[in-house]
This record gives sequence, C-alpha cells and structure tokens, in this order.
Amino acid sequence: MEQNRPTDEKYEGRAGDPTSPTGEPPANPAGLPAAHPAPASDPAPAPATTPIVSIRTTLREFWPQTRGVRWLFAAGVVAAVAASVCEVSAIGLFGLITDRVLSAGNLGAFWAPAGAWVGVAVLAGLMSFAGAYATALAAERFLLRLRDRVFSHLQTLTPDYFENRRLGDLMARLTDDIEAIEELVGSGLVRIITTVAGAVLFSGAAFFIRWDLALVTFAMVPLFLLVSRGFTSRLRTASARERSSNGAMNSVIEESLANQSLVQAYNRQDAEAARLHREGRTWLLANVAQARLSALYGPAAQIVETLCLLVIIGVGAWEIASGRLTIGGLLAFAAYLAYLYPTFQGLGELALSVSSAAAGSDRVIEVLRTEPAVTDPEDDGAGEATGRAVPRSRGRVEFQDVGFTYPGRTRPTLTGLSFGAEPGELIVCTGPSGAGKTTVAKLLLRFYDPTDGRVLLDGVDIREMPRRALRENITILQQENLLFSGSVRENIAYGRPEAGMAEIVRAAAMADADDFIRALPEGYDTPVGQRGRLLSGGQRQRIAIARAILRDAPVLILDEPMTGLDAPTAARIMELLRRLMTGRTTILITHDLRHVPEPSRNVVLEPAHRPFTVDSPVDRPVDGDPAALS
Ligand SMILES: Nc1ncnc2c1ncn2[C@@H]1O[C@H](COP(=O)(O)OP(=O)(O)OP(=O)(O)O)[C@@H](O)[C@H]1O
Repeated sequence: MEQNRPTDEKYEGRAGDPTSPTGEPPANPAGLPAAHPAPASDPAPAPATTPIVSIRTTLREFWPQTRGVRWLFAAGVVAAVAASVCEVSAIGLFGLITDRVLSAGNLGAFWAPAGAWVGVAVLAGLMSFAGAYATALAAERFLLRLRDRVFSHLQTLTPDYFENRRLGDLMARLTDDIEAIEELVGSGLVRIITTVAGAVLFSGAAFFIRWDLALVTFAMVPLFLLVSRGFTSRLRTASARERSSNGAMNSVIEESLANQSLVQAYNRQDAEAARLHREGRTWLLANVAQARLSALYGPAAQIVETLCLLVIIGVGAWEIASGRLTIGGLLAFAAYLAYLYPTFQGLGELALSVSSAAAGSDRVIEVLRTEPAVTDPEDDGAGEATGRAVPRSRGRVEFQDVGFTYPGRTRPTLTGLSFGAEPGELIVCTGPSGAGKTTVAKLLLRFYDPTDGRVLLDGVDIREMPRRALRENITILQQENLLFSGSVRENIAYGRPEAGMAEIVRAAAMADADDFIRALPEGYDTPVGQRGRLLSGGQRQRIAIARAILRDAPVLILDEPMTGLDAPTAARIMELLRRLMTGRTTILITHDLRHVPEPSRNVVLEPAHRPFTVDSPVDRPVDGDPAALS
C-alpha cells in the first residue's frame, strides 16, 4: 500500500525502515514520534543527503510558480542589461577622452564627452537600482507562493507522515531550502541572464576596439571554466551536506524546546546540550567545507585573471608599437577586461551557487513528490480546500470486516473487525493498550484506508467521499487536547470559525467552561499559550468539549477522554460528554470503564492475533478499582 510516499522510485523507502524515504536516517532508530527526545548516548547520525535531482528537473518543477512575477524578473533583466550598456558606453567615453583630450592636450574636446559620461553614470545607477528592486520584489513574491504551495501540499499528507519525520527538518525545508530554490529559479536565473548579457556586451566592445586582441582574450577563457568545473561538483556535495545537517540541527532544537518540561524534570539539560552540540558540530564541519571551497575559488580565479591580463598587456604593447592601437584604445580595452574577466569569474561562481541551491531544492522536491496516503475520489486536487457546503450525514457508521496493517509493519493491527452504530447510538470501543482502538478512529477519519474490508458512513464507503465532506461530519476529542496558541475564543471556534460570540459562549456554558473563562484575565480573549499550556488539563478538556459542541457534527469520536483526570473530575467531564453525545453517534474509545455510560454496544478489541468481540459483557470494575483492562 502506498502511504504518504514519494512517487519517484529514487525515493524508495518506508517509514520505520533504517533509511527513511528521504534517504536520511529516520528520526530515531526506534521509530519513536518526532517529539520524543532521542537518548543522548545515541551516536549522531551521519548527515546523509536526499537524492540529487537535476537542475533541469528543478526548473521544470518550479518555473510554473513564477507565473505572474515573470514580468518583474524580466524587468530586472532588462534594467540590469541597460546598466551594463551604460557601463560599456562609459568606458568608450573614457577611451575617447584619453585619445582626444589627454593625448592631444585639447581641453575644448573634454566637455561634451564628460557631460555624456555623467548622464550615462546617472542612468547606470538608476537602471542598476531598478533591476535590483524588481528582482527582489519578484523573488519575495515567488518565495511566498512557493512556501504556500509546499505547506498546502504538506497538509494533504496524513498525520502519519509527520509522525515519521522530524519537524525541525521539515521546517528547514519550508524556510532555508525554499530560499535556495528562489536563488536558482528566480534571482539566480536573472543573474545568469544578466551575467551572460554582460559578457556578450563587454566582449563585443572589446572586439570593436581590437579584434585580434579580443581573440587572445577569449583563447584564455577556458582556463576560467576549467577552474570553476573543478569546484562545482565538490561544492554541490558540500552544500547538500550543509542543508541536511541544518535540518538535523533544527530538529534537535525543536524537539528539545518542545519537551523542556520532560528535559528538566529528568535532568537531561546537559545531554540535550551535548546532542545539539554534536549536530551543531556536524553543521559547522559542513559549513566550513563549503566556505573553504568558495574561498579557494576566488584566489584561483584571480591568479588566472592576472595571467590573462599580463598576456593582454604584452600583446597590446606590441600592437601599439606597430601602430594598430592607440593608448586610449589599450586603456579602454583593459577597462573592458576589468569587467569581462570578473564576469567570467561570476559565471563560474554562479555555477557554484546554482549547485548549492540545487541541493536545497532536492529536499523540497522530495516533499512535493510525496503523495498523500489517502486521496479523494477522482481527486480534483481541491477537495481539501474548496468551501462547498457539505451535506450533513445521519451518522450511521459501519465497519465491515475491516483489516489494517500500518505501512512498514508486517503484523496487522486489526483483522476482521465488524460492527455498526445506528444514528445516535453509543459504541464503547475498549481493549488493552496497543490493541488498535485509536486506529479505529484513524480509519473512520480516513487518516488511513483499511487494508481489507470497508468503513461506511450512512451506507456509503468513505473512500467514495471527499475527505472534507467526511471529516465535516465527524468530531474527534483526542487523548491530548490540542489547542493552538490563540485566544480561548479562537480555540473554541476552531472547527467553525464563522460562529458568532453568542454561540461560542453558549457552547462554553454547555461545556461548563464559561465561568472559568470569564475569570481569566482577558476572558474569552485570554491567550491560551503554546499548545494551551497556560491552562490546566481540565480547563483544556472543557475548551475542547466546547469546541466539539460548537462544531455540531453527527458523529463523535472520544479517544480516552478521561486520561489523567482524577475520579471526581472524570465523573464531571463524563457528565459534560453525555450532553455532547446526545443525538450523536458516538464511538467512545477507552480502557477505563469507570464512569462510562451504558453503551448500546461494546466492541472489545484484542491484539490482532486474537479475535475481537462485539456485544460482549464488559467487565465493569467496581468504583475505586484500577482500570481492569489495560
Ligand atoms: N503510525 C503508526 N505506524 C506504525 N504502527 C503504529 C502506528 N500507530 C500505531 N501503531 C501500532 O498499532 C498498534 C495499535 O495502536 P493504537 O494506538 O491503535 O492502540 P490503542 O489500542 O489505541 O492503544 P492505547 O490504549 O495504548 O492508546 C500498536 O501496536 C502501535 O504500535
């Protein structure tokens, strides 16, 4: 089964395999969730790199994204070329002044070319400013669009994709690597065109002055190309390592900061610092290798340039002696060379920076080529995003002989699971830890498709519905109540952003949250902090319930809603949940059967090698007993 995997065979690999589809080592060898800090004693994984795709592939992939800003890039090119033309003219005027004013001692001939030179210089400045500004504007717009595209694509991938990856690395792809692409496709392309145009212009001018001297000049150009070729492939490898180790370092920072309470409670600060130091050192080495190559290229090209200049001066002296060239002509020629050779050198440098940019773009292409594990029927690519009204389902849920094996796993998690829930019924799904209870919820939400059998909503296979329509009809309350860092009001309205204040307050009151919210410093506008950490566990729970009430979907999944709550709070929360369940088909996932209301049906899951049972009598522990089933 293809699950969130790159389509290109080059990216073969499976979640949980020793090598990830990125070709990089997995987040950690145990396949732990990304947020789980790896033991400090783990050897730092060597920064492998993503498979390298060609520059042509990169251009083909991202060129369409430049639509709408191409005219700005083109304006950048035109202005930069115009600036070069001005520079060529300025040098011509310099040669003219040397011959007609300086050599002839004729001050009267000075003013006209001097005035023209000033005009040309001002125009060159204006053009150069316009070119740089237009290119920067286009580059920023392109960047914005590209980041939006990659982020939107990421959001089509199922949560599993993120569980198998390090978030810091993904963030590096969305920031630094995307900028690298811009340097290749946007401003890089502008630089290539303007550099080539500059080379042609200065060469033309050099030919115009003395064609034979110009030929000597060009005979030496291959020396520049040879030097740059020697550096390009090495720099590309060094850049790929730098990109990858940058991602690894970001991952450590993200994991460590996200888990600070665990880190501090377990006194792992030094271990985490050492882990970051290790990754930082790898990054340092990759950066130094890259800097060494770049720094070596400049002097190498400089030596070649000096050699070329000496040859030209020698040949030029001979031309002057034989009367074919004036002093002004030689000086102007030398001035053109002063532009021309750096232009050739610039072309070489461009090849280097294109190489390093390509290393970043490989990592973004790898993300974009990963296909969602589940897709909409006849996916028009807009299923997730369109705002079409979604028909409300009646809430009849049915699992028909469902079997499921996680990608990359050999043992099935579920086999032959069948049960049905009529609209408004309560199903309690229970079983020991790891039996697959949460997996049932993931299948109903289509985070995965079953390996065998079918899941139906109102008698329709959910694979035949757009995911957006399916999920509009289902509300899930998860074990961990996930909140965003906005205000209380924004968090309650998360599932229905268009809800009015009165509806939000009503939902909060039903969830028994109104009183505590009003007591907060800014009431409904109080920020809840990163992941809601400024609130208590019970308060987060009630906000999540208010959010679910406001969303008002016909199917409700409650995944271990009482985890971590003391008995009185759990009883109180269950009372609130009962209100929420009223009139909705509810699948209550729990291994703690205290406080659970009388269900219509029990689904008792056993680890997949043992059969599950439906409607079996559930052992209800007497109050005060520890939960019996986990
Ligand atoms: N993304 C995943 N990739 C691979 N295997 C997974 C993944 N998620 C869960 N599993 C495996 O599937 C099995 C069932 O997991 P699930 O979370 O559904 O169990 P559960 O019954 O809800 O457990 P608990 O009561 O502890 O929450 C476990 O063995 C788990 O290791």
